[in-house]
Amino acid sequence: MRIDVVTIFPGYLAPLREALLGRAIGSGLLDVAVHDLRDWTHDVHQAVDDSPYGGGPGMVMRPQVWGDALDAVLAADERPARLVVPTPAGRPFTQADAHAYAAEERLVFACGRYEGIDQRVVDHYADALPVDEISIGDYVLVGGEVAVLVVVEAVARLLPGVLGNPRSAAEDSFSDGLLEGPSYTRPEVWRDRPVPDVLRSGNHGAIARWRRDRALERTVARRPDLLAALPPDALDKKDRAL
Ligand SMILES: CN1CCC[C@H](Cn2ccc3ccc(-c4n[nH]c(N)c4C#N)cc32)C1
Repeated sequence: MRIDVVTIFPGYLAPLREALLGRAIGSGLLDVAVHDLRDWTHDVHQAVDDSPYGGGPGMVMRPQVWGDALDAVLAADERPARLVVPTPAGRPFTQADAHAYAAEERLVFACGRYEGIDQRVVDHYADALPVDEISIGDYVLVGGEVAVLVVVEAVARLLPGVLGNPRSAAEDSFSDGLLEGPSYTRPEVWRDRPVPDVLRSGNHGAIARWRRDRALERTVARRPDLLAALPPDALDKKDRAL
């Protein structure tokens, strides 16, 4: 998979080259290119923004600069691409989206700043390729770069060979529609708090049941919306007895 990111703050994307993602890039599982939007400006001030039509606070990112940048970036590789534009007004980004994006040959991310990117940029490219305006959560950031870090990590970890243990991705929170339950490791007792006995019993059936019960409890307490979204047959009789 190839990932391109266009931003006025390339340094914000440096974490992509660390740790797990850095190893994925080094092993050729992932190809990441970060582009400075200002490389497509032509004025001495390298202006990327202008005042909003209709008035209002802040500035809007200029369509001409984005058009020149995205034309050049898209033309640099013949693989079909999906353009992803983080915005607080976007559709919520979910684990299902991460799986869908992991199947793409190429993702191009447009990182807005200021009050966002002139809407005609999204409208223009939507005539030529898939374009997603997505949000990583119901809070307001200062720009799209942090959202790109979140999305790229969520996607890259699903690529074959990136995670050391593929079971991790298969047993993710949300993979069965529930939140993950609690995890424990050594020591058996820490500050007078013991590991639950069942986890040391060696009884794999009992351990699986206990873990499922804790996942259900946590989901009921923290994300009842996920329960409501489960298909009718997702919960068995033992689940419902909890
Ligand atoms: C006051 N204004 C309101 C509009 C957005 C302005 C900042 N900004 C500019 C570009 C941009 C891109 C993403 C996000 C963002 N915020 N929250 C999320 N979940 C996001 C995501 N994905 C925020 C952004 C600030």
